[in-house]
Amino acid sequence: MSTAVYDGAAREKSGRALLPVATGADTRRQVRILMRGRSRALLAAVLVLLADSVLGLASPIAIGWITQAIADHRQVAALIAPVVLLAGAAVAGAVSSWGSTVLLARVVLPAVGRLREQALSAAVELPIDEVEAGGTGDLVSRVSGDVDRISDAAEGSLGSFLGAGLAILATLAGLASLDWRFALAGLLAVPIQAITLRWYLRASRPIYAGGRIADGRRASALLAGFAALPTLRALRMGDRQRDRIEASSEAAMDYEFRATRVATRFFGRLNSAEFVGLGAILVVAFVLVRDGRASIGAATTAALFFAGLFDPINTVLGVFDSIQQAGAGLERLVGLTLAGPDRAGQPIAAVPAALVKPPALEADGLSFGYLDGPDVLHEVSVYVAPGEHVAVVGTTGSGKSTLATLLAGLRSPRSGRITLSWNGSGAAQGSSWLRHEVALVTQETHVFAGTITDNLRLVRPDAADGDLARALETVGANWVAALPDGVRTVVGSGGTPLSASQAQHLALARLVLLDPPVVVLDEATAEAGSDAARSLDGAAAAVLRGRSAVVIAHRLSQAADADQIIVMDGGRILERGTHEQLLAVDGAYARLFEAWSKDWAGTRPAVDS
Ligand SMILES: Nc1ncnc2c1ncn2[C@@H]1O[C@H](COP(=O)(O)OP(=O)(O)OP(=O)(O)O)[C@@H](O)[C@H]1O
Repeated sequence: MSTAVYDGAAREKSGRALLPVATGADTRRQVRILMRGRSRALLAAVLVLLADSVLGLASPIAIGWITQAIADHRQVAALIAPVVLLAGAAVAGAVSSWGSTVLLARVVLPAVGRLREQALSAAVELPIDEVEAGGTGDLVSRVSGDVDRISDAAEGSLGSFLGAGLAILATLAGLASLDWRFALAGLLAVPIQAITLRWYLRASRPIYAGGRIADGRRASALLAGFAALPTLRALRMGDRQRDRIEASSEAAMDYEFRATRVATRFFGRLNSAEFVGLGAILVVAFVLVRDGRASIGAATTAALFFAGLFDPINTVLGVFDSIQQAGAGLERLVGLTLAGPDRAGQPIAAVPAALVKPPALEADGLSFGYLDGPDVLHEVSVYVAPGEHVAVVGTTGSGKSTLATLLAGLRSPRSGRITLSWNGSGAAQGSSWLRHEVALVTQETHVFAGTITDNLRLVRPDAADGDLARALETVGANWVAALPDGVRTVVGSGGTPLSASQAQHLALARLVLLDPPVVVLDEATAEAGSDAARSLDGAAAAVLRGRSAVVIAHRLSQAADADQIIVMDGGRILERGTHEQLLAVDGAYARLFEAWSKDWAGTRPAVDS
């Protein structure tokens, strides 16, 4: 027998509170993967950038020629060559810088696009409890702010960095070709620049990393404030939340101030390096010209070469700023793709499609609590045989919905394990596998803005019209035909409003199209005894046929026909058995059933109200 295991103990051991940040090695590996197949285009871009840098040397050379011509009292005709050189270099420079921008964009933009997609799909795949523990704001700041920083750096700084680096090399080669002593004098600036850069990197790195985390906290505080606005207002707790937001904003701003202070000192120190280098070049030029070992024209060109280095050096060192920020963002984004306790545990073999039989689902000794709170599930064990339907009943707060999210792989147990097993071949591990095999329909069904067809095709974009019609028919959604434009009616925000049970019908029809082998149903939209409840019960029965299923039975009508009923109370299982067995035992279930039977004949709606 083959199995897919989700081990909650692994999460316990990791003890992680925030969404993880990838190591440098993981990040570099990811960048290599993103750039795969683009090395030729990158090389072409670098070559064009090199040509651009060499062309940048033309003006100091031309000005040196002109100076020399003036010093030698030559005719005006001597200016023709430098002017032609200047004009030619200007035209060629414009073409090469256009070419390098286009080529780099072709290499970098698709890679950044893929990174953005990966980050978004990783975010969607994250188990809910990972997101809650890390803070929704942290997640939002990663998929928005960090992605933007990386895009900006990749689209702007990378080209500047490469171009400026090549310009520096070309200029140093130009200085050496005039006289090696010029190059040597220019290199005097290098130790000061190197020490400055080292200091800057050490000082700014923790500031940028801390700044990104502070940004995430600020976003979390804001989102929490918005989400809880009605409650905060009702309890007059607005001031306290505002103080919290202010404190997190001040922390984020403090990082920004510190980053600005460090950057200002950095550029100040770079100025002193320029002063030392240019001073040395002028002294060398004076000595060489005085001794007749260099011409005035060459000395002018050398001084202009060096002055021309200021910009590219400042660019190279300055874009470390944005490259560092992008680096910190990249580590956080790649960290996102590594989040979840089981990311390393990929499926070791796909389950063959030929295995028509749904898997068994076994939860063994599950304990779970929200964030740092106490356990709300205690040692819960459930076994769903292939194709069997298990109903979970219990009072409000007994842990039914929590159990549902665990079984669907959306949350991770603190301890215990969930196993999917097939009696044929095929094996896999991890909560991502649970999320892949188990579909959860919750009480919060979202109707997306668009037509009924759009809403259904979300799960199977290639589904034919006939498939959609069959799915709607299976769940008995006859009301769709009565809509003004049938399946083409626009629903959701701004469209025709749907009732809660109609939205639930849509969710069930989506489930038919998705065709998952295991279903966890946790919906409580319809009042027991109502037509809507009967219709939804019928729809659920049709959808669950042929699948292993756990039904969180908010109405006992959902439980009576189940193969097995589990009764929960206070996060523990009190009783289990069939409807008849549990009635015969005359325990908690019998009491619930009796109360419920009376209730729905009267006014109270559901078993857990
Ligand atoms: N997001 C949450 N954060 C913290 N505690 C929670 C959260 N959701 C549920 N709980 C707590 O967990 C326990 C189990 O709640 P759960 O919603 O699973 O019960 P339930 O049986 O499904 O209740 P209902 O029938 O009302 O949906 C309760 O004590 C509840 O207060």
